[in-house]
Formats: sequence, structure tokens, C-alpha cells
Amino acid sequence: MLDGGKMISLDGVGILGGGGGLICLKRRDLGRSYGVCFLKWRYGRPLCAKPVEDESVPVPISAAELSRVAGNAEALERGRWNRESNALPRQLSATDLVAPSQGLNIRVAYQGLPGAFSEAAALKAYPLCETVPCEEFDVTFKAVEMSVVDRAVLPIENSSDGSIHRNYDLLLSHRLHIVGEVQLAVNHCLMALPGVKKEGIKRVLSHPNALAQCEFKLNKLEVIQQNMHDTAGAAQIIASDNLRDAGAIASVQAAEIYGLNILEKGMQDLSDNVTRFLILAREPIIPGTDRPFKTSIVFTLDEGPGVLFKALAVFSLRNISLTKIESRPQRKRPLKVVTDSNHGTAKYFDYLFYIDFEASMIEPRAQNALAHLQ
Ligand SMILES: O=C(O)C(=O)C[C@]1(C(=O)O)C=C[C@@H](O)C=C1
Repeated sequence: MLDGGKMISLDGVGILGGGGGLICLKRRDLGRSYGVCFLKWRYGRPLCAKPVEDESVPVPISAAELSRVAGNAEALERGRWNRESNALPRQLSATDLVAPSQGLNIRVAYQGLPGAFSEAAALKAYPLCETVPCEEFDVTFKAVEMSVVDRAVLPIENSSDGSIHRNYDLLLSHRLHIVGEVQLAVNHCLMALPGVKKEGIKRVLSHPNALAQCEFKLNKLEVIQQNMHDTAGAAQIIASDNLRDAGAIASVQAAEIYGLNILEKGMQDLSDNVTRFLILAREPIIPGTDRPFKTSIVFTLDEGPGVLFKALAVFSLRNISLTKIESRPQRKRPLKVVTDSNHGTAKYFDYLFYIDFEASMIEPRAQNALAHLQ
């Protein structure tokens, strides 16, 4: 366990807190509470968030706006039946409840420019939200922390290309909670300025993950591959700089926004190409059992034979499925020195283990598994 036996809980998908502090979980079976300690922990690395443009700073949402969203402004103003006017507060209808969950009046940050796949993921999660483009992943996290936006949507893994490690690391250096996830089918297109033919393309610009997902087809084209911040940014630069020798790998929406011609759709090597995005917020959601819940945790392990096997057994013993396991270097202490009576002193790499499991923290079996792990 990390730092003197404490388990660091990263978050649950809407379950556990992500910052420092102590969560008290009520054991429903025993009627008592126990605490899961989790530490706020930085690597001593300065946050290199770039300043957010003035115009993207939101006007604070007023109480009046909120009550209008709920469709019950009259109820708040009057609160009761008025004999003279015979007016009653308007009752909430099902439509009023749908609007906030669809993202009405919610600002969602994503990394990239309009037309990026991350923006499409934000709109899949909250179809009515206002999307807010950010330059870097770091800025996206910061925008939520600083209340510039309400949510962030960040890619965490791709079905063919694997994990997006940068975001695993950033999850630990920011105080945010995972409140959901969204999966997006990613269809990459090769695009260029109108009039440019495939044979005229000498280089292809895109996000490194997008280029990796199209590796086979790009290698066949025999072009230079250039990394950009995001797929839509690649399309935008071709249009703004009138790059007639370049193509971009980006979405259909990006081609429309930046006025490029699509030369080929389905550029990804595997037709099933899905990216999983996390939805992050300042506040956790309350765990329930009304729908499937996932919980995400992160921990380190002491030295010893079979410790990872034993750690994972706490879940399997309770019939809890693990959906993801990821390990990252423990950057605070990347190497540990272990002295063995037979082999002398050796240096081992030290890891953080990230685990997603399918259970809600309201379930005793999940609470017991975490207590056991701790
Ligand atoms: O550049 C974009 O359009 C993004 O949204 C980023 C990103 C990624 O980081 O993986 C998202 C989905 C695709 O897998 C390719 C790129």
C-alpha cells in the first residue's frame, strides 16, 4: 500500500472521491462506518496549465437560471397557492428532468479544436451541452478544477491502441472525480484541401493516437507522419496555412468545419475502433444500485511473493469482475531497493496499479473488498 499502508482511492465512476481526505462508508450489514483513506498526492511537478482565454471564462450561473432549467421558477418565487390569482406553482414534468441530464446549461471541456473526437464524445455524453475546447489535457483538468467549466471529457483508452497514459497520470495530480464514461466509435478520414489528390500528399498530420490507429494504411501511402495536438487541429492547420502537400487524419465533422475534402473514410486499421472517454467533475456522484456502477481505484503494493495475485483475489473472492488493470511507474519512487539473503541487493521498478471493477461502493461486497485490500 502506498505511503505507510494507505490505499489511494482515485475515484469510482461516480463512487469515490478523487482528492485528499477520508470517505466514511457505512457498512449496511454491520451498521457501522469505516474510513477509506486516500491521499492527495502530487509529484512536485508544477502544473503547466496555459491561461484560458478571457472569452471562455463563463458567466457564473445564477440561481434564477438554475430554477428556470428545472422549470419551476414560479414555485420558488411564490412557493404556495395564491388565493387571488388561483395560481399554483407549475409542476415539474418528465421533460424538465431530461434537460439537465442531457447537458442543458452544462459546459464540458475537451482537448482539441471543434471537430475533435473528444468533442463528439462530450456531445454523446451530454447532447445539449456547450463544448469548450482546450489546448492541452492539463488545461482540460484545470478548467474543471477552477470552475471555468462543469465537466471534462478525456480519452483514457482505445480498443486497438491501448491506454492513454498521460491521462492516467493526470488523474492523480488533479482533484477531480470520475462521474461516468462514454465510448465512441472512431472513424478516421484522410482529408486534404479541395483539388489535392491522394498522390499529391507528401505528409499526413494528426494526433499521435490517431496516426497509430491508422498505421497500416499510412505506411502503404509512404508519407511522412507529423504529430499534432489533436485531429481537428491537423485539419485546421492545413486549411489556415493552405498546405497543398499535406493531408490530415480527422473526423467527418472536422472536414466540414475546415472545408477539406474527404479522400478516404475508414482509415483505421481495425474496423472496430472505439475510444473510451472518462467524464470528470468536481463533485462525486452518489453510488447507487439502480444501474450498473464501476469503481476505479489506484494503489501500490509492498514487496513479497504473489502480492499482486493476492490483491486481485479480494475481488474474485467476492465475485466482482475487473474490467481494466493498468500499471504506471511510481514517479515519486520509481525504483525500490530490495535486499534478499540469497541474491543480495537488487533494484526493482515500483508501480502504481489502476483497477476498474464492476460494483457500486454502496454494495457491502465492494466495501469488504476494499477493506480487505487495504
Ligand atoms: O484528436 C482528437 O480528435 C481526440 O479527440 C484525441 C484522440 C485520442 O487522444 O485518442 C481521441 C480519440 C481518437 O482515439 C484519437 C484521438
